[in-house]
Amino acid sequence: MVMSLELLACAEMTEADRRAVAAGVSGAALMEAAGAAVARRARELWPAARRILVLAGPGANGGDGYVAARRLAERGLAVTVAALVPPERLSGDAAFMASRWSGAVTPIADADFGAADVIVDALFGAGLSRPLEGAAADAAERANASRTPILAVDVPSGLHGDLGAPLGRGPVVRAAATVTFVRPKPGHVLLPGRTLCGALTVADIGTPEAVVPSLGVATFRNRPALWSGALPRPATDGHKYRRGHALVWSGPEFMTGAARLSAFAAARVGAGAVTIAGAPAALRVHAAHVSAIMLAEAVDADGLEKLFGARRFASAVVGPGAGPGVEAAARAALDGAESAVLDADVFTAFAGRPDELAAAIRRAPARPVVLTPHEGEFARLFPDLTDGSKLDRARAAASRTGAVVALKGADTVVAAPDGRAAIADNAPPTLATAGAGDVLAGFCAGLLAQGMPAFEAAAAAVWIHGEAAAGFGPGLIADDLPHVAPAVLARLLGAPKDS
Ligand SMILES: NC(=O)C1=CN([C@@H]2O[C@H](COP(=O)(O)OP(=O)(O)OC[C@H]3O[C@@H](n4cnc5c(N)ncnc54)[C@H](O)[C@@H]3O)[C@@H](O)[C@H]2O)[C@@H](O)CC1
Ligand SMILES: [K+]
Repeated sequence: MVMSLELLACAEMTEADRRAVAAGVSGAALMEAAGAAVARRARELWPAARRILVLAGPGANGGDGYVAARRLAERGLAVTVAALVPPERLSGDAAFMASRWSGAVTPIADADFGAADVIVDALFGAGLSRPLEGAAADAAERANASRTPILAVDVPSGLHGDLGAPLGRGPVVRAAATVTFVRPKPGHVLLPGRTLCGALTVADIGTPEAVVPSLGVATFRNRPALWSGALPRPATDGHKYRRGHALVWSGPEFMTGAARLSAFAAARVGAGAVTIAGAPAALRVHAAHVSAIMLAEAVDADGLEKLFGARRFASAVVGPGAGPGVEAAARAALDGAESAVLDADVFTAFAGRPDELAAAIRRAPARPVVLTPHEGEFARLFPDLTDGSKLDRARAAASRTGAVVALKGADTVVAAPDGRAAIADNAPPTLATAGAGDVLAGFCAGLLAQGMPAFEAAAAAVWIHGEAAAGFGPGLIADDLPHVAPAVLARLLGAPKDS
């Protein structure tokens, strides 16, 4: 099984296959290995299954299906191929693999979906060119309705590997498990694709080792290996201000919770010092709740500018529970802090004016900026960025603003202006709770304050956020997240917490 960070877009996967063939591996050998991996997985998952129905499509995905059929029949299983097109209409390697299948082939319309113990879905691969319709759509719907476990080859048919969703309104197979090849595709990780795939495994099919690194892939799963090298490690001779001073802008007195969540989060991921800045009435509320966190008066953006003028802030958070004056405060932070995280109310303030926000960000291009919108805020800020996958939209927003964009959700995408992107798959459903976004903004700011580059800081913050929630389990409220973050960090840094 392959464990790796890269996610291959469909065009990159086609290129990987082409380069493998150019390097001397035959297409038939790749297909044989792919089909064999599917057969192995079917036997591993359902050792007691006796009757297998293989749904074979018109292209190479169908070819993999014919290989799997032969391999399973060789093991004594009763295998029927239900063909979307007659085998004589196949071409290339798929035609060759169909010619090596000597068992039963039935037109797909006549297949008995209920009579199988396992269905192998080899109708279409990740690079679908149009929605499933006609006999293919019927087959997908009958397979789903049969309640027989389905093992998908490459992707559940109908799912587009780049989008993580069907093209148009076509149906999609719901798989219990999916075997893909070489590397996962974005659609295996983005939602709803991740759910439709069931348990995903990635098979090595003999593509030479050098091929994937030669492709210049820029899309990754959000895993520690992507950013742990840039994770701040406290130095023995460290000084609190060398670990970075983070500032959090507070809203008015009845909205202070959000700023405190961000502040605690920044402190718990290791910022050397954290200051909450706001109006006196708000600071009095904060004073009743904090000890290690410092408080500084800044009635408005002018006050904030004075603070930035008086001392160095390695990062600033503006947006959580910010209330009135948030646009001016965001502009002050972009000008005055060494890095900034903009969240929540900032996106409402700049709704439909992304170019003005971009201009403010680009005034100091060397300063790292992270934007952390959820889908609703993203739609308000970028009303014209509606096309493509979540990955495409986050990338477009990053390139347009010059900021790292963390487009939040159960499949948070972090995208950098240079084109790199990471998709998270570790957030449990309990993370959808009030205030969790404020904590995420604080984690980002805390890591930025310690000098972590913006893309890595945002990706790490998202991953730590997911792990903290998963580790806490049921009953999670946002206040818990900063408290469990140190255990996650201890694991990442390889130091047992009690040593
Ligand atoms: N060398 C390679 O390229 C390898 C490819 N492999 C397999 O090949 C698959 C990709 O093969 P293909 O590119 O042939 O793709 P598919 O097997 O998905 O078939 C594409 C064909 O289906 C047609 N089509 C697309 N969408 C349709 C729709 N909605 N309704 C009806 N027809 C539709 C296309 O016009 C094309 O003729 C992968 O998923 C993987 O399973 C593996 O065998 C490993 C090696
Ligand atoms: K498939």
